[in-house]
Amino acid sequence: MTQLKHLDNSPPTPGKFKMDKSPYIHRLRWHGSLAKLTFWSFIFLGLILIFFFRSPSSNSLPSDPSRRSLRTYNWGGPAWEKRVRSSARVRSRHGMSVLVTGAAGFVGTHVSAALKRRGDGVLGLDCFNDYYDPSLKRARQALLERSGVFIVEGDINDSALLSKLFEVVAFTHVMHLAAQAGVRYAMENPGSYVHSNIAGLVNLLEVCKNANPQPAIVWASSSSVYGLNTKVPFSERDRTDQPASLYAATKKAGEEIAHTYNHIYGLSLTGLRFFTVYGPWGRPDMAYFFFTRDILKGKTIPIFEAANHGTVARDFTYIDDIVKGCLASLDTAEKSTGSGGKKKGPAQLRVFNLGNTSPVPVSDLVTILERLLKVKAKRNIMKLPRNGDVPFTHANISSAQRELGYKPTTDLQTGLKKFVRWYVSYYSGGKKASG
Ligand SMILES: O=C(O)[C@H]1O[C@H](OP(=O)(O)OP(=O)(O)OC[C@H]2O[C@@H](n3ccc(=O)[nH]c3=O)[C@H](O)[C@@H]2O)[C@H](O)[C@@H](O)[C@@H]1O
Repeated sequence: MTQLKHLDNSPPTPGKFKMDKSPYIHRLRWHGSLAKLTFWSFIFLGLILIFFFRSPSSNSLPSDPSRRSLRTYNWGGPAWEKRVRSSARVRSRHGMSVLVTGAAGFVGTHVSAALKRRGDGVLGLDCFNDYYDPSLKRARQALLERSGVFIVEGDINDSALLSKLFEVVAFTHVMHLAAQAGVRYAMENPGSYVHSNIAGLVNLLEVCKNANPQPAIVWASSSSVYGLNTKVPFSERDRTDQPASLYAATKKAGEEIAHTYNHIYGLSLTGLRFFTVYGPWGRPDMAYFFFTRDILKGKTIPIFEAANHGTVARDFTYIDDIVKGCLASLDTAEKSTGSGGKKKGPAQLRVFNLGNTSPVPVSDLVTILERLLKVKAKRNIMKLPRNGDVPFTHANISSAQRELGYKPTTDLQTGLKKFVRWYVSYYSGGKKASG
């Protein structure tokens, strides 16, 4: 009870207290002190009780300093555990039980829905932060809830929560998609990238390595790890030691961290380098999304060009193709070999490009949007700012083709048509979460 020490007037070694010799005064003082002590003890106990009653699970208290930045989420209790179990229950014969982190995110929502559709058990986890409009995340959550996927609200940095989830469900797989995304925002808020993409990843892997059985993990890396690499198309064997943004650097760090956990603990790990994923329910911070919004509003859109009027291009990849790649990665993931934090033998470690293999200049993307929206864009062509963007990306997908049977089938024109249809219905329908 160190907090009470400064309220306690009694001397540390009573026998040596010689200033006041009168037993009467001494008794009075002693009684006074006892009354004060009792009074403050009640206040202190009261505060503790209020604290506990306000948070349904004592496990979610941010007690250690590394967790102080975490928001307090409500989790725990028998009803909560029942929902967790029911959502993660496998309903098909050879199904898996998957924890999907970032389930209210763009890719997370689509992957969770696809897994649930084929009978796998799915439990979502998401912190619902406000990097972009949280109401879109809530609408995705509502969509998933209707198909029986429960999303637990919490941070991947919360080890008590993660451990609890593994205590309640023996997940066979983790689809780790929770991350701080976006290339340019890393200059504004570098700490959020370290928090989610490095500290959060390590925390998740720590819990996975201690789980018994250990799950197999598939996680989202990024095409941005190729950075200033100029050899095209980008192959998994190419150099990735020249990241152009802190975002890219944290994803690259993630790949090295994955290697370590595979090497020491026998965790089965598959990293997926996504190439500019787009589609319905997408991320409003991405160019195709805010270009659509701004073209419709009649606002000027900045279109970047490389040095000497060079083209800036992206290997835009449609969400359904990415989902197929994610599911194939889960299906081909071998079991982790360790248990209880100990490695028992070598485990699988993979990295795949998931792209479309046909880069499109950003100016062509805008032309397609103009045609679909039937509105002429106000273009402001400007030099690619030094903010982490790279001039082009282009995936070599032969490895994913060979090992996952991955074969993208949606071109940008077709994919954007589906996106625009969703965008118009979502934003004109009072943001109703319609599919
Ligand atoms: O492939 C990836 O790994 C990455 O893809 C996207 O990053 P990015 O390709 O930069 O996607 P956008 O931010 O949507 O930009 C698309 C293109 O539009 C260009 N752009 C962006 C913004 C703008 O105002 N004007 C503009 O011309 C960019 O230079 C880029 O060529 C995602 O935002 C990242 O989270 C993801 O990891």
